[in-house]
Amino acid sequence: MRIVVAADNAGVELKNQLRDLLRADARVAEVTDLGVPDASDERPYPDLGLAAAETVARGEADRGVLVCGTGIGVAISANKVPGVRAAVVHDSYSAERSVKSNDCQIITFGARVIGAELAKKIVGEWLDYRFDPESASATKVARITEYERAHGA
Ligand SMILES: O=C[C@H](O)[C@H](O)COP(=O)(O)O
Repeated sequence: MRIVVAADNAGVELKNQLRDLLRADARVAEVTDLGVPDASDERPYPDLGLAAAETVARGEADRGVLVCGTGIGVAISANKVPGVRAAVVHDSYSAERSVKSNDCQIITFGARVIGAELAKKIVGEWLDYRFDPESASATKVARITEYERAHGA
């Protein structure tokens, strides 16, 4: 699995910890870090969320992990990229359902909301979840894709 990570300066410390965790995980073939590298980089969260989502949309990463202060800004930004589904996940169940119900490629965290150890645990579990295209959830996700196509995305 290839994973892209990104964060604004509010999320960079947690993003770097999650990046290092992912790089040490045998289930992960490649981790691309789009920044920011440190808190002195003041690029706004939409730049990072959009860039990561575009990386997924281009097929250059399978999944993404994004961090900002709340997780909300990067999630909203990533969801603007056609074909990409992102969710804020601060608990195990939401992380599981983001994949199994919603076929989300991206999860996001708020560094001002969740502790690093819980975020790491959730990421570790999330790597094992897979969407079942034969499941009842698939037709619901397909409705979102249909909407995007009907509206020129
Ligand atoms: O969703 C936005 C993020 O939490 C961001 O890190 C902080 O945004 P703000 O500075 O506009 O509150």
